Amino acid sequence: MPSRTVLINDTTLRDGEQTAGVAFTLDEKIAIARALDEAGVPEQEIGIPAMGEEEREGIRAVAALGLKGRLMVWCRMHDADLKAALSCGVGFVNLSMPVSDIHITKKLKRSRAWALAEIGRMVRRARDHGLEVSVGGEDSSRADTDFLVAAATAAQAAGARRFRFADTLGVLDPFQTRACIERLRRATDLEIEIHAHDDLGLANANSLAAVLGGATHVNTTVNGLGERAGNAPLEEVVVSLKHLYHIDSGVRTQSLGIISDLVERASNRPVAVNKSIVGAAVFTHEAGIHVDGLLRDRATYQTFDPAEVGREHRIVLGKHSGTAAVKLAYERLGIACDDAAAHLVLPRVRSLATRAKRPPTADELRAFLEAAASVAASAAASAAATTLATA
Ligand SMILES: CC(=O)SCCNC(=O)CCNC(=O)[C@H](O)C(C)(C)COP(=O)(O)OP(=O)(O)OC[C@H]1O[C@@H](n2cnc3c(N)ncnc32)[C@H](O)[C@@H]1OP(=O)(O)O
Ligand SMILES: O=C(O)CCC(=O)C(=O)O
Repeated sequence: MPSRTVLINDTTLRDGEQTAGVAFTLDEKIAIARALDEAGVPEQEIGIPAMGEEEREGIRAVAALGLKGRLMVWCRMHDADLKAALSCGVGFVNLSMPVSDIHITKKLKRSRAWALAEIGRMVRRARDHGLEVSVGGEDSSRADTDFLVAAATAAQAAGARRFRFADTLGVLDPFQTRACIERLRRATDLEIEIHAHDDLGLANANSLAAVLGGATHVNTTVNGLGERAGNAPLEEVVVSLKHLYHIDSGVRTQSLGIISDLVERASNRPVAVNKSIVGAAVFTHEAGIHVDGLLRDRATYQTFDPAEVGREHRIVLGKHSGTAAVKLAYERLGIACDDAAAHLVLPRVRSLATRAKRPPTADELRAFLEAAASVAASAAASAAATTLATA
């Protein structure tokens, strides 16, 4: 794929905070916004002005930090929301309009014609106030495609710079996502942002597919926070863009682990140990064949160098270990262990890992080796006795 620019718009402070039960303090918001900015995240959606004065104060405080990146706030396609946004000192507003029939008719009790007219009216109003505008197409994935194009066209005609394609319920697959974005790409000159949800575990894949289809921006959240199953995780999108398509999003990957830890604490949402890129165990290896391969050449079992995200490989002993890992464990303790001894130790490691569900401690390893040595000595003694008896 040719080299091109894809910009991250991180919405940890908006959709991320919409995760049920998550609420950031002002200090946490500031720390997260700063950390993302320092990591090179070029855009952040930092809140919802219509929520009230406290939320607006938080938005103003983040806006006053003088961050390098562009800041955006989220509004309904609503005069009162725009008015609230105007008092926040943020120059970029996402005006959201549901575009699926079920949302337009059942939720808003309006018509498609009303929705198109409101997009035109509200975008022009925001532009008149000097704001840059993105139109958020809520539930884009369930919208009639011709109407989706009409909504984006109306947004462009009124002066918006971006259309956000929201897979609000996370119901698309990557093939459908790419096709929808290609259709939009052909129909408008707007920036196109993908906003994917992970209900079917496809948020990152769908975001990448959107990029292949022509999306210019990707909405992400740290650790994949967000409504229900969450949004496309920042760390997954950034590392995937880099490794699959050689697209440098400008985000420093070495910062991803630290930012993940920060957001894990602030959100009080533990990150699963096997969470890709940032989980505590994703660079930990136990299986004998893998460890043996890694020790010979890391490329055998390494997707990417963990140092890229500020981490390193860890080798642990367990039920699936082989003798190469056993010998390495003793080497690290400064104890000699040859092949024969490693073969005798291995069943003890397997047994302990199964019973205790953890790797052996250094003391246990020493005890295993002593036991193995005494088994070997008595085997040698009985072999010698047999030899003498048969001589
Ligand atoms: C898919 C998404 O993530 S969209 C973002 C969702 N985020 C949030 O809802 C979090 C913040 N929300 C809030 O603080 C509140 O819901 C507020 C301040 C926005 C609104 O609060 P309330 O006025 O009490 O309304 P309430 O939340 O009960 O209902 C939502 C209202 O917005 C209307 N609405 C929903 N989406 C839109 C839209 N895009 N444009 C215009 N109106 C909309 C609904 O029809 C409903 O209208 P009604 O009050 O006339 O019946
Ligand atoms: O309308 C938008 O800006 C997107 C809102 C959103 O978070 C979603 O649809 O999931």
